[in-house]
Amino acid sequence: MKIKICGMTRPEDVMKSEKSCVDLIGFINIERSKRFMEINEIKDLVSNLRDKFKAVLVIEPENSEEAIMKSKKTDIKTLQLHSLSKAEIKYIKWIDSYRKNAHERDLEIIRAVGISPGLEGSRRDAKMEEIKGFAMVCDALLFDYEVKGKSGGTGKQLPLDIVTEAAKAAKDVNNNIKIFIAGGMNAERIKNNRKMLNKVFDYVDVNSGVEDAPGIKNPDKIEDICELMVD
Ligand SMILES: O=C(O)c1ccccc1N[C@@H]1O[C@H](COP(=O)(O)O)[C@@H](O)[C@H]1O
Repeated sequence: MKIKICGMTRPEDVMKSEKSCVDLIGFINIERSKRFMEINEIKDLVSNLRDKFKAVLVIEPENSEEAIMKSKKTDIKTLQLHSLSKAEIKYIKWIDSYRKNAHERDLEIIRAVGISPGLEGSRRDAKMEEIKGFAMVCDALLFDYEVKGKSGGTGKQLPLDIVTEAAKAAKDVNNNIKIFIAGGMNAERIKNNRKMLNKVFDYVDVNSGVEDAPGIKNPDKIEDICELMVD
């Protein structure tokens, strides 16, 4: 299992994460977020990375064009989308396929999917169908706790049974899809469920679980997570 740390606002946290075990580093350009950074600020922060491919741009665009434009402006090729339909994501992939050349890497799309913890019956079935639809067009799915139709940065944890069911539904239709578990992930939760998490998920996505305050990462908490990743 790999690790993504999200919600970077300071160069020192970016550098610390890259020096540690962190595989992907997220920058949030969503206005409702307490970790919101402007596009030009994100570009500056990414310049602290030796491996620019570790950067993930977290956005909630109005349409495909906005997503493509923000990727171009930041030069970040991995997009974590908190909006857009299956058709709009397919369109981004289609446009990208015409821009390929030897020096460009394809856009990687991670679709964030919010899940309400209490979903049962037909609402649960409908969520699994939505997940299968996204799994057919995306490179990765990120499952996070949903509150009032929105997900991200809540610090709340999803029950492992529903998120495991969601991961299986996605892999059923696309065996190559990468699955991220997000929502209040921290060292304690990883330690207590390591074996199971390793089996089901490709990435664990950590945000408020390594913070002293929104956007202020704590290097010791990052180290605690990294220690759990080795052995
Ligand atoms: O972190 C935010 O403020 C945020 C706001 C809007 C969309 C996405 C956001 N962050 C993403 O949410 C996950 C989970 O956060 P947490 O661990 O529950 O605090 C985070 O990793 C980001 O991918």
